[in-house]
Amino acid sequence: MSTANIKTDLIGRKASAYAPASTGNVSVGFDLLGAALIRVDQKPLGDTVHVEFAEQDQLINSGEFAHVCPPDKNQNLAWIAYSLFKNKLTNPEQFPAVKMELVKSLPVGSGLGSSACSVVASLTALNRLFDFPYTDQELLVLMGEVEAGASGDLHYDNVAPSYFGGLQLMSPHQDTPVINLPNPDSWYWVVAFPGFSLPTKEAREVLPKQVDKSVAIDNAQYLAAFVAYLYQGEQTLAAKTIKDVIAEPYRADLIAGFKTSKQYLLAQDALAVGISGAGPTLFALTTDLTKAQQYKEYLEQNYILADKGFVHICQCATLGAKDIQVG
Ligand SMILES: Nc1ncnc2c1ncn2[C@@H]1O[C@H](COP(=O)(O)OP(=O)(O)O)[C@@H](O)[C@H]1O
Ligand SMILES: N[C@@H](CCOP(=O)(O)O)C(=O)O
Repeated sequence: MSTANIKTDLIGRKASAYAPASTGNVSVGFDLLGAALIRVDQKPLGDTVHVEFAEQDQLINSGEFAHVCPPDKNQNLAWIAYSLFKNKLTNPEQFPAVKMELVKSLPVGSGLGSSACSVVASLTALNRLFDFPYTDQELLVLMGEVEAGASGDLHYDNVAPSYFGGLQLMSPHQDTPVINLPNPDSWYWVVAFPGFSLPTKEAREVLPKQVDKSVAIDNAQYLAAFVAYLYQGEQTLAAKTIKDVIAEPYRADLIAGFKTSKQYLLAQDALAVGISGAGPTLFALTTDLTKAQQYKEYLEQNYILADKGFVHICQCATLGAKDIQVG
């Protein structure tokens, strides 16, 4: 069959993917640790992408946060991901154009891995549409590349959990790039987005280029102890070991109300309170659902500064985009 006929036959084929929000760093593993999130009320917290082979390329933005997406499709990370995906194929000429719909449900610059959500959902949907030309590992590398374009640096702590689900630690070995840590399933993550944006790029620029030896030692100790406690099944101790010595000292002042809320929540027995990703979302951990609801009410009244702000009670999602089927 000719290439033209193959292309015509493909028109109308569809695929979709949903990528969950994620919290990067989890305070204790700057750029190395991230968790996929699922709301306890089971409502979506992430982006969905629908793709279809079509006569002409097209990107449609829909959803609650469509208005914050760049109007030019070539500036939209979902479309940038598609361009990279197609350019790296060995046989791009054999495929028709693509119509893509991005259902943008996460605010941009939120600290909930919004850019990663769009990238992961689009690349996962495209891999399904094109019949899996890329392995998980190749896809992860593409995701990292697009995410780095948005944030200024290569970091996998949002794309990896959003794609694989769970609590993912980045491995130094390229052939096994992620380690799926035991899911701290007793934890409730209360995540509060105040309604204003803090671009990741900006929040990275305030960080020092180098750290003192004592900071490097503290960071290694907290992260190593955290991981060890998780493997020992000591989830409460692991949560109490969460401390950010790398980014929070420099970012806390960029986020109105963060320090006051953190102090209050710790006094109310939160196991840990930190900045989700680069902020401004705050997360608080507890194993007690009643307390999680109390923290939610407090944050709704004291941390939310704008209309589009929200507070959700979440858990670490077992599944990521790779295994979540849409529709
Ligand atoms: N589909 C998209 N989703 C999120 N951000 C996007 C998208 N397309 C382009 N962008 C741009 O990428 C940047 C992402 O900002 P960033 O602070 O990294 O977001 P987040 O922390 O929420 O992931 C913003 O400048 C935003 O305008
Ligand atoms: N490790 C990154 C995480 C950024 O997460 P985001 O959700 O704010 O994009 C960092 O801390 O810069």
